[in-house]
Amino acid sequence: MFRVFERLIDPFQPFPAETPPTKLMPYMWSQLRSLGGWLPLMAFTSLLVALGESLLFFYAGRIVDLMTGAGPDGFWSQHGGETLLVALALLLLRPAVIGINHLLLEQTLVGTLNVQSQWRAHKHLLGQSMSFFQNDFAGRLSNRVMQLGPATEDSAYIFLEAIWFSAVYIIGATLVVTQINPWLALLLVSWLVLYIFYMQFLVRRITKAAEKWSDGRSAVTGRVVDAYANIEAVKLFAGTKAEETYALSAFKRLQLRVHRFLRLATEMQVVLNLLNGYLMVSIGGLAVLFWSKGLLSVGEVTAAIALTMRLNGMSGWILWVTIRLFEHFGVIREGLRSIAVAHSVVDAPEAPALVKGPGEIRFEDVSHHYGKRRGGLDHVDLTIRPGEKVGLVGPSGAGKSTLISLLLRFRDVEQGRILIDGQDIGAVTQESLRHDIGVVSQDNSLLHRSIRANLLYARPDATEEMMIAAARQAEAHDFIQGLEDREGRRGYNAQVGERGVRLSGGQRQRIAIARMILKDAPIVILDEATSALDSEVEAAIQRSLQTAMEGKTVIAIAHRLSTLAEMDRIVVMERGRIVEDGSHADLLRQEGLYARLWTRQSGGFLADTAE
Ligand SMILES: Nc1ncnc2c1ncn2[C@@H]1O[C@H](COP(=O)(O)OP(=O)(O)OP(=O)(O)O)[C@@H](O)[C@H]1O
Repeated sequence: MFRVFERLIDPFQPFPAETPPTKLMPYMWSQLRSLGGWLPLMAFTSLLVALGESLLFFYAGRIVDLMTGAGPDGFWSQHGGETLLVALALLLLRPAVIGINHLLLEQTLVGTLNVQSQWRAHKHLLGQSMSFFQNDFAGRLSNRVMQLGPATEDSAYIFLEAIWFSAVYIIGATLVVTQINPWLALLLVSWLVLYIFYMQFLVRRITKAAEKWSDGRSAVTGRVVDAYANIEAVKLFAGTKAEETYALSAFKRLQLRVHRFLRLATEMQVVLNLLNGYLMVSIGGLAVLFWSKGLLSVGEVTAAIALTMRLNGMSGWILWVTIRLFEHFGVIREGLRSIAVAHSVVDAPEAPALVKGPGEIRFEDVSHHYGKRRGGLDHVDLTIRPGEKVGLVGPSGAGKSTLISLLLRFRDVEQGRILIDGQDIGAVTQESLRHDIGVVSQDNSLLHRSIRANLLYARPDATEEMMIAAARQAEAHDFIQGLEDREGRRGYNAQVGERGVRLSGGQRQRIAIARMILKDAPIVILDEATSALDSEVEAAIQRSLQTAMEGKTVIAIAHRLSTLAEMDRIVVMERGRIVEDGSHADLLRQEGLYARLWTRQSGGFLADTAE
């Protein structure tokens, strides 16, 4: 039974690959749309439930009147059939309608929207460019994706289960009371106006207070996490006391905000009960007065009083859910600020895959200033022949990483074009482009999975033999064999921990090298690929790298110029431009920047000459 309703909608169904709407209501609609014809059915069953609820009170009054009218002797004979029908409706029909309503609301609506909104947001974010992720915190992004699910689902639920239900119920109740006596209905409407007025006033203040409370909570979390994450620095600088003071000020602010919020909550209870007092006394009092004048029957008085009692109970609940609804709206709006952002690097429609070739790379008058007027790259022309090995050198900020990130199309060039084997990389699919480029960088964070999964990430169809051969070539096989994680998994099955924290920097680098070898792409980029290795391992890896790089086009960034000895050619960059280009010997002879850097190298490191 549950399964039928759970499977009505597939939250993972294909959806248009467009940027999510930035505005709240269009966004909600984009999510609700997938519910199709079930949505009106949900609204209809909620309507039936609400109408049924208001009719209950109407019937409570009617039965009292029937009883007083017919007396104990005549009641069953005159009204037995009707009473039986109502009893059956209460026993079977009402539970059935409420059951279907809740199956639709909980199993279908909530069950779908929660995961669907998270899944779609995640899918959209995965397609974002590198610069998008560099400009935001991974933690904040994932938080927003995760919070979007419950906020979207609960908003829709509250709307159908509470707001829509209450609106129908209150309209139904007003109609029932009008039927009893229009003056009573007028009192009910006057209460309703006051109630809505107060609700509007309160919601505005309480959502602001809740937002501040949540901000305060985030500030405390930020400070607490910062202390734990940098515990080494805290201990090293005897900073425990300073950390306490730093956190305490955030805790105190948080407490202040909690108090502000709770004041409003208490105020709400008092005002609400004053309003409800007015509702019960005015309607109950007037009903009794009319009864004493013979204008109302006992049954009608009973129905009117019972209705006000129910409204008394409901009004607090409606206020709270409305507040919750507005809080959710805040969460969704905030989430959409990060999530409803158009992709900045996109494949052209019908873009073909890059056709594998010998691996010639050509930069044609390429400029990229990160949307500013300077920095980055400035009019770079560079051709790297197939199979050529080029060392990229230059002081910090010269533009080396920018050149590489443009080649990988992590960003689109602002001017000029980049060609691989004569094909503009902006016109082919990003996936096929990156498929043809193997990269080992300085920061080789690994996925929180097993060693095997990390290696095969480069080439999912590789055999076990190929994987082990690559690991051997990267001098990684031996240490992998000795690995064991907390759950006792060993060797290639051992988990590496978040971002590979359970491995040393050198071990991570060797895994990254093995991954690059396994990928066997025609173009290889080494960005300080051996910086985390000790000299002995480095020498061994340099040798295996030589073999792995045979026949491939290579660009190697190095601060330690000694690691560039095997390169065919060295390109020197400074302030976004190529300033020298030639073999090691040529460049030394030119006595330019490279020669200066070479002479300045002490202990194998390049001094920072950017300033
Ligand atoms: N994301 C960015 N947004 C704005 N400017 C940037 C960004 N990344 C780099 N730059 C600027 O572009 C210039 C080149 O930086 P790049 O990182 O390419 O230099 P690099 O030669 O790789 O330096 P390093 O050797 O220190 O890694 C610098 O002036 C830098 O400030």
